[in-house]
Amino acid sequence: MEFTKMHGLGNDFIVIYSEKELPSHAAELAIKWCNRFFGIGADGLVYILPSEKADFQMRIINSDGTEAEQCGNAIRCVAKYVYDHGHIDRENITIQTIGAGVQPVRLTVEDGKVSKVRVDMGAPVLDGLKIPTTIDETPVVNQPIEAGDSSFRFTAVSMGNPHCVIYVKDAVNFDLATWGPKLEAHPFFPKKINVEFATVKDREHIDMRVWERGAGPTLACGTGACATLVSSVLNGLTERAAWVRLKGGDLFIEWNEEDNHVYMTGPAAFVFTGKIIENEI
Ligand SMILES: N[C@@H](CCC[C@H](N)C(=O)O)C(=O)O
Repeated sequence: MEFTKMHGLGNDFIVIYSEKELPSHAAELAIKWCNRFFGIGADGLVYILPSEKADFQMRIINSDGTEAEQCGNAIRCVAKYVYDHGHIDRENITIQTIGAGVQPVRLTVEDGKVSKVRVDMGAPVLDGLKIPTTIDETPVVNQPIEAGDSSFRFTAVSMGNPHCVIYVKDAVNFDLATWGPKLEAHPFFPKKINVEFATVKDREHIDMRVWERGAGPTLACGTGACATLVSSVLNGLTERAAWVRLKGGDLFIEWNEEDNHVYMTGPAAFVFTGKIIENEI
């Protein structure tokens, strides 16, 4: 079976293009193939599938085998894949996700190849129970949370998938491995959560590091960057448009006042293609 390795700012994926349905054992395949020592190595397994509602459908399975509702970096990779491989020749396309519905995507094409992707990520969900958290408030802003022997304050946002944003003094050097897993599995979050640690540098620049649900520390998180911008606006810390600076690079995020939608702009890249020898890994 053919696969393509791609990344969005270092958040890497094994991408499979298929005319069929998601295989019933996709979770098992994700665990095997995403393994960085015994497999291909990736943060997630992404399937590009046919859709009845949009040009394509994306499904994303985290490296631990759990399916996510949405993935910002993967959707940019999907857009580049389908255009650069000639599956579509329009620069405005739609991609269906399971958690955030059908998302309009605008491609910037240079020399026949996609160089940049702008995704309409839809409206953020701010209702505490719908995110979901156990907190019956809208929005869930600057709430205290205890983890281990430390206390933090978090703001919760869903971009189709759940996020909790915590402001720290120095996000770039933050100890993700200690606090990420404790917060990801905190009882406040019935479906677990993606955890963003952020430092606002000025009203248009935020440094962010992420501990992802089902994948651990990754170099970038598109939905996490969107959630961080929304959280920063709710906390009065930034403008409605800002750069979110991740370990793997920067994303430009806008929360539009008129339609309430969040727009994410960034790159996507191919790494290599390969063939999986069934039953060998
Ligand atoms: N890296 C992604 C998010 C992938 C899914 C996430 N780990 C979850 O379980 O919700 C992004 O770029 O948005």
